[in-house]
Amino acid sequence: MGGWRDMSAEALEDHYSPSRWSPRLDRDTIIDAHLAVTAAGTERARASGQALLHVPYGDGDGEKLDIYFPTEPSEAFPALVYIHGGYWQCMSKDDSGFAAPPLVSQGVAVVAVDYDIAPKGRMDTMVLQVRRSLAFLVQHYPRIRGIYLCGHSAGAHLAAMVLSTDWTEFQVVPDIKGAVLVSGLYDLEPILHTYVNDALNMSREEAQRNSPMRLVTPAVPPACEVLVAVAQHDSPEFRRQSQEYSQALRAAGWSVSVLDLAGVDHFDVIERLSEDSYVLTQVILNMISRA
Ligand SMILES: N[C@@H](CC(=O)c1ccccc1NC=O)C(=O)O
Repeated sequence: MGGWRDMSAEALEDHYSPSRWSPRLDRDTIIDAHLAVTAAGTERARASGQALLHVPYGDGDGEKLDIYFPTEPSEAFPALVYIHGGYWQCMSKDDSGFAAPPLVSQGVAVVAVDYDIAPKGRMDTMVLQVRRSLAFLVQHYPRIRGIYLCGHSAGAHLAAMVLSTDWTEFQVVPDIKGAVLVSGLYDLEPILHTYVNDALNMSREEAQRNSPMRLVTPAVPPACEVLVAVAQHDSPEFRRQSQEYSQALRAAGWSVSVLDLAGVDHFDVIERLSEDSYVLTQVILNMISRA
């Protein structure tokens, strides 16, 4: 799967370091800036609306989620479940509410999910936790009608793993109507050979069984709609992964659109979800209102 096997170790490291590809900020400041912007946006969202914070969805310390309710909640409302990025080793739900304001004002709840990042959490655990958080929402919040997944980077990977879930092992089948996968990774094998795996410590088997690219199942109607979004200034490897995953889903009968977002990099592609007028915000609202 892909020409990454022919790359030098240095090139592979480069391609899997999103901070090196932005024309906007240099690599030493862009991640701190991202953490600052997402944390401040989350604080704003918590201060301006009705939020239920730190709701446990399991027994583990890290198994908590935040719910941002619609400003004018109706009897039943859709929810967007946001899964944060950070290469499975940084960030949390406390930086993950920034997308709420433009959505809650349009009647959509936003749920920000925590999972045990590495080194505490292993890849199998993180995937299971995110799946269980969805089952929890269905069981405890019957007013939620229709779930939309949204993940950024490593979070898009986890969202894609949710799409491949066999729900017979859970008590419920969540009604996932759509998924918005932003600048994600869908084949974990290349990162085994980079610094990213230092904290994850995945074996090849672990990487393979957690690679959505290898788990594409035939679409089952009513198929959920998948939007695969990528930033203009994502690395060629990130862009290739999005392209190949969307092609694989489409070949299996899924309803997939690809959105190549101009003028943004790996970080502001998601930060700008805090803006009502950003194209991706509008596309998400559109997807939800069509269903
Ligand atoms: N060391 C990485 C960090 C990174 O990829 C990242 C940082 C914060 C939020 C998301 C990220 N990417 C994927 O999850 C880099 O070079 O950009």
